[in-house]
Amino acid sequence: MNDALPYDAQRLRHLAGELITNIRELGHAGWTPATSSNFSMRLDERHAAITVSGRNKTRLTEADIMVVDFDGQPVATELRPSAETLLHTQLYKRFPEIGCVLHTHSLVQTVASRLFAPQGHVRFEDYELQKAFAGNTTHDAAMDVPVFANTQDMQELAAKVEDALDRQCMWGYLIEGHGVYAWGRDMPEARRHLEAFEFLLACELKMMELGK
Ligand SMILES: CSCCC(=O)C(=O)COP(=O)(O)O
Ligand SMILES: [Zn+2]
Repeated sequence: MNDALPYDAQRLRHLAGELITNIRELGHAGWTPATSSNFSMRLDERHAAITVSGRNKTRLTEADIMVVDFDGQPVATELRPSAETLLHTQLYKRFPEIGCVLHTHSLVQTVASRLFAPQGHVRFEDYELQKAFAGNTTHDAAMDVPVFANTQDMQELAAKVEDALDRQCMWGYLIEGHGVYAWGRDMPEARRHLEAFEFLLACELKMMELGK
């Protein structure tokens, strides 16, 4: 631990490497257009490593990862954290077991978020891939993923997410006309959840296209 910093700088470098590798892959898949999307990992019980606001996610370097506390305030840096930092830190604050939060803006996620916004959720039912979500052992149970109205007021959005978390177990949600938030215990689990959301949303869009 560096005495000048309130977190472990070596662990931060390690997390930054894991974040950068994964974010570049998601960027090259076309899920982070036009500097959109943001990503974080838990650094310790009070801090998270998160992407700096407005950076091109396909070309990230260590300089594009910074530290915030769980109130979303920058720590030991003048850099500006993601505009959506609060949506990450609320999860770390509430669930000690969450280690990684991923937010992307793929075409499928964005279109689905608009189509399903009127009913306030997307229902996944009878898909084997529902078992990709931690704790789901069957395709049999319906799974409702919330869709929240978009807003630039992160406090308001975070409050709606808190309400939903009070009512149901969830590994992610959509924001209308915006994209998806997914999380997990670590990067591999959060990636698995994010990829499952992408695939299942694409299935739902295809079913609608086919009139099913
Ligand atoms: C140009 S995308 C608009 C903001 C957004 O939705 C996003 O995911 C990226 O914001 P950030 O501040 O994290 O770069
Ligand atoms: Zn966004």
